[in-house]
Amino acid sequence: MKDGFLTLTTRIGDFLNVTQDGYAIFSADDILIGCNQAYADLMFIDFEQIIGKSFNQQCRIAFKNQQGPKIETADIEQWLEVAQTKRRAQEFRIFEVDLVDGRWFLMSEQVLPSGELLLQAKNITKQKVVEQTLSKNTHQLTSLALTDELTKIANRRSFISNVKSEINRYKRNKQTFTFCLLDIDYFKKINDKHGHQVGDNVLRQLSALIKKTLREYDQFGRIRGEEFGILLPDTTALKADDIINRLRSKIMDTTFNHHNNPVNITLSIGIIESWFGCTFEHLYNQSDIALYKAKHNGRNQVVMVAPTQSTIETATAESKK
Ligand SMILES: Nc1nc2c(ncn2[C@@H]2O[C@H](COP(=O)(O)OP(=O)(O)OP(=O)(O)O)[C@@H](O)[C@H]2O)c(=O)[nH]1
Repeated sequence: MKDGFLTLTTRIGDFLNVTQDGYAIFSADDILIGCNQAYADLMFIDFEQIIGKSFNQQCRIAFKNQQGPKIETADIEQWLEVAQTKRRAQEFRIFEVDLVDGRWFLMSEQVLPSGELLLQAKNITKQKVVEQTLSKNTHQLTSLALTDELTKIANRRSFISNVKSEINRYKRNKQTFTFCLLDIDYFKKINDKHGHQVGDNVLRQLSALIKKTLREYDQFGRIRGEEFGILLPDTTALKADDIINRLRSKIMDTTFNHHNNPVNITLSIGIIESWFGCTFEHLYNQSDIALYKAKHNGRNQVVMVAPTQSTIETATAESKK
């Protein structure tokens, strides 16, 4: 048993010489009394010089030389004060540290009954790179799943989900919003006359213009083809009528596509104010009725509808279920 233990400690000694992980032991008054080469390397201090230096001294060197652990502060003494409040506050703690050269270490500190502190710095750079790549990919995938490929605005799924969130908010705080359904007039003619590519340019530029014109918290998305939805939070239909009419005029006065092949468009728009119990389907169907009227009345106009009494009653009854 004793021989086995001896073998282990000798082997650990060999291991400490070759591992990429840093090991260090600090005295009760925080002076480094022993470490391996990997620890000295991660602190960017010569092995011969690091023994005998306190934790604070090592951090000051790292900060001054901008090497070793990344210390982002304007005031190193203040930073050390904060660091010291955490050091030895628990018997065992674990935390991540990134180095100026891009490496990452998982630090574990064990305070021994003598007050000495044993530190292990595990090199986790590879795991961190995988983690960061995964998180970046997940972010890109999520954004792809929610974005319309052509126009780069919210796609149908994402827009509907945003509208549903707004409906839930309305249920809680009763702040009226207005839902608007927009459709480009005679878009088929634009495609037929100028080609599909030009049609695509118009859709892209129109989306960018509307997005730029709306407030940051308004919801905007492409529902299908040349049909778009806008939700104006905290806005009555009367106020929305004014906002959307200004938007309609702006678009009517804008020349889309490039200069040697200019395209002008108009929009027909149906708008409807929220009511208690309304769902996305209600809002869409009612604003579609308004949009149909706008088309029927000659296009390039905004038509506002109020929900029918029966729609309100059905919605109220359904929301009480
Ligand atoms: N370029 C392009 N065209 C599209 C896209 N999505 C739908 N469209 C076209 O949009 C046109 C819609 O035509 P219609 O539904 O007849 O409507 P409209 O010509 O706009 O006429 P009204 O809506 O009645 O004013 C069709 O020609 C579709 O091919 C797209 O992503 N790019």
